[in-house]
Amino acid sequence: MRLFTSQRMRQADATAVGLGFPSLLLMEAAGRAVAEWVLERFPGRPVAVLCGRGNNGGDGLVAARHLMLAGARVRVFAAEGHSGDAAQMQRALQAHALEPRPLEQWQPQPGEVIVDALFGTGLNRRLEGSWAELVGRINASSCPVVAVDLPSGLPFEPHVRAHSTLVLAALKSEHLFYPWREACGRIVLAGIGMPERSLFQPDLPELLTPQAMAALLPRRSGDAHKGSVGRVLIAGGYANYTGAPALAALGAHRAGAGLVSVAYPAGLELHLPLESVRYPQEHWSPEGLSHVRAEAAAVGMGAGPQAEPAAQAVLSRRIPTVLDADALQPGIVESYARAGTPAVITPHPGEAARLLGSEAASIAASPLEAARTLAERFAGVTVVLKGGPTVLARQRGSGVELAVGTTGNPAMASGGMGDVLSGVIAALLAAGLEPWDAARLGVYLHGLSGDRRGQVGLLAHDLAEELPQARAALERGEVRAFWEWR
Ligand SMILES: NC(=O)C1=CN([C@@H]2O[C@H](COP(=O)(O)OP(=O)(O)OC[C@H]3O[C@@H](n4cnc5c(N)ncnc54)[C@H](O)[C@@H]3O)[C@@H](O)[C@H]2O)[C@@H](O)CC1
Ligand SMILES: Nc1ncnc2c1ncn2[C@@H]1O[C@H](COP(=O)(O)OP(=O)(O)O)[C@@H](O)[C@H]1O
Ligand SMILES: [K+]
Repeated sequence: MRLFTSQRMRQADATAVGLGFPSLLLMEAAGRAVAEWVLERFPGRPVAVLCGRGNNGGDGLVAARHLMLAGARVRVFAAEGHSGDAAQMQRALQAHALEPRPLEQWQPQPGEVIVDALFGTGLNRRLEGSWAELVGRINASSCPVVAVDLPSGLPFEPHVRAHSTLVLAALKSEHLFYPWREACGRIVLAGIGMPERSLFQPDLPELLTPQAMAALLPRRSGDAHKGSVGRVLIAGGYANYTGAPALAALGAHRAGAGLVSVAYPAGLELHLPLESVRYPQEHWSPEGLSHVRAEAAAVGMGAGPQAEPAAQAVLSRRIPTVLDADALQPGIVESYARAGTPAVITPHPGEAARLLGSEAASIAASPLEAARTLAERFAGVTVVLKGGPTVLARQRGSGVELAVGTTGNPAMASGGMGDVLSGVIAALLAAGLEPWDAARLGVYLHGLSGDRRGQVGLLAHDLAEELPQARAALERGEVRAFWEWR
């Protein structure tokens, strides 16, 4: 499943029409889905449908007809000047003797549900004047708003704040990224019968779905033993930073590693899980790690100034490695890329800014572009740009492949969460997954565990404790995406 932009959705629409699919059928299906959602969610409530002059407004006119046919009390207010499909839908409505009134005449009525069909993917600049004023009045009314496709005004200010958004054909960036996502409310995705071929745009970012992620779970055979399911080396820790490698070790254990070994500066007091094996290092060196049995590693958590020697010592093992925290320095990442050792980097926006020599705020504002730039800059390395949502990237052929996480929540904004993620991804690498699969599944499971324990006050080790149940639920097919299907 792919994440669209407004522009790419219009392209898909045009492709569908090019394939001979009548656009009027799409509008009919869209409006009908809106009406069905309103009837299901707000049974018996009167409805005001507010229609713009484009195709989003056309969807609203269809919704009004189906609401009326289902016996709902409907008032329709529409902008002047419909053309094309929307004009035909206006005539269809008028044939049922329902005449739209001028949009300016709309006044909110208590108890009424508002269908926001003012603007969708066709908006190309911020709303001003009477449009902005109308949006302000919608938001000030205490009426619940069902937005068609997008809350009108997004991705600019001002915009409608919706109770729910009935998304047409595919999710768009506004439905996933903040701050826009908060305006969408509940997200309900309606298929509307768009031909699959028009939606096939593999260069768009992949959305991580429960079905796709469940298929990646490493299977464990009946004769499995601790040496056959993946052994992990964690390398980190320095001075006061003793929690970070311990949390990474916990993440690896809880993600199913058969054995977890932790290498750290000798003299540090680490509170490791009882099950971890300790490898205190007098000086970081390849020899110091040569006896550790591991198929994958995670380096850098709490390593401070020792990240560089720790990363170089681990690099001598030539095993797939997660580079996190203090190991996220351009020189270290380049040395892994040059050596051709499979590497996954897991920066948050601050660490990504250090890698790119830019600002954390600009990275957080454009995570897809930043992840792409990281994948281009460190060719061959898998990028996990953490955030809400997390964006993944890797170079593939002459382009960059992107993916966007669909799990995780703001309760995860607390120290140590990223350390757990490093351990999870390392465990999946050790189990034999390719870096791209280990990174996507690791991000998904980590966020899913956070969602299943989603209250503020969540600790990183609480999240780690949830990993086995989250994994089992995913395996049993019990996990639902954050959007609902219709
Ligand atoms: N697969 C699809 O893409 C489908 C799309 N449909 C609907 O079509 C919508 C897109 O329709 P349109 O492309 O007609 O676009 P919209 O209906 O979103 O709006 C376009 C209209 O708004 C005007 N406009 C743009 N920015 C403005 C601004 N800042 N202030 C005032 N006016 C502004 C444009 O000149 C145009 O008249 C989708 O969001 C969806 O609701 C559905 O009908 C069915 C299928
Ligand atoms: N608002 C949020 N929504 C979704 N996930 C979040 C949010 N805030 C934090 N996270 C997740 O929590 C983790 C935080 O990692 P990081 O900042 O590296 O923490 P630390 O360095 O303390 O271990 C990341 O996986 C990130 O995606
Ligand atoms: K809308």
